[in-house]
Amino acid sequence: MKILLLGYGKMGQMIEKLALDRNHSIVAKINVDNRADLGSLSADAVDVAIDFSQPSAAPDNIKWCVNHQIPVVVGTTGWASHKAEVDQYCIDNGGTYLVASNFSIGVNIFFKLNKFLAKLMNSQSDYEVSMKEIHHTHKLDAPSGTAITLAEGLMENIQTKTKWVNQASDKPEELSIISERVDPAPGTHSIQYDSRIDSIKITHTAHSREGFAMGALLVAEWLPNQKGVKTMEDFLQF
Ligand SMILES: NC(=O)C1=CN([C@@H]2O[C@H](COP(=O)(O)OP(=O)(O)OC[C@H]3O[C@@H](n4cnc5c(N)ncnc54)[C@H](OP(=O)(O)O)[C@@H]3O)[C@@H](O)[C@H]2O)C=CC1
Ligand SMILES: O=C(O)C1=N[C@H](C(=O)O)C[C@H](O)C1
Repeated sequence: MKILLLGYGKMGQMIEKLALDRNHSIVAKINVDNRADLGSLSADAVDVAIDFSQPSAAPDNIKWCVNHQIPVVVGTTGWASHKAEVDQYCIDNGGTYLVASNFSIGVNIFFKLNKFLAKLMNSQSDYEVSMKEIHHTHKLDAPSGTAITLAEGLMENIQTKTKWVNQASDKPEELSIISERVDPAPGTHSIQYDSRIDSIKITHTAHSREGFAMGALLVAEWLPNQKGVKTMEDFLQF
């Protein structure tokens, strides 16, 4: 497959390595300083694009791909307020894209586990729930996209929690998400239920970025045969 990399930082570079190992080719690597190169790129030369750039860049990168009928896999987090508009743009213009806050298979299993545990805990009023995410100090957004997905999955199942806040909170309706920035943490997410008697805690710890990169690449191999706005649930089928 001929892959266009939008964003060639930590993730873009790891995806390139795994893609070459799987006999794909990289058509171009776009960063801030060579964005103009997109103008000379023939859309026919690209099978799929993969965007791991930055929050302010992702919406325009997706629209560029839609305009050129290039399916695009998007890992960039921190642009949720534009998602509805970008989805509509993709639908209106016959494009194809899939965005996920986390492409690792382990985290996608963890998303399911979180919802299952939250369902069980919904009727257990003695427990107070909170979340914590730990990432490297270069991360631009807080809380992490993964923490927001976890919070949404939790709030679907725990009736008392109606909004998340990125700080400690003792308001019963607020879900507290604490963000810590420590190098070189690739990404750790915990959900903890505390009562006077005991605590229950589930944690996912990424040991490197490889799981994120491999997941995005597998989606990139699948996406060109799809149409419209797709999700990880469509891809994973579990
Ligand atoms: N969904 C998932 O599974 C994962 C998501 N992420 C997310 O992916 C994103 C990137 O992470 P990471 O690789 O660690 O970050 P880096 O900062 O290492 O890399 C981002 C790259 O994007 C480039 N960039 C910035 N603006 C643009 C633009 N307008 N067009 C093209 N490229 C641009 C930067 O270029 P320059 O160097 O010139 O500034 C930089 O090289 C983040 O939002 C992060 O949260 C990360 C890991 C997993
Ligand atoms: O910026 C990162 O590094 C990561 N970002 C994603 C997020 O915001 O959840 C996924 C992963 O945790 C690493």
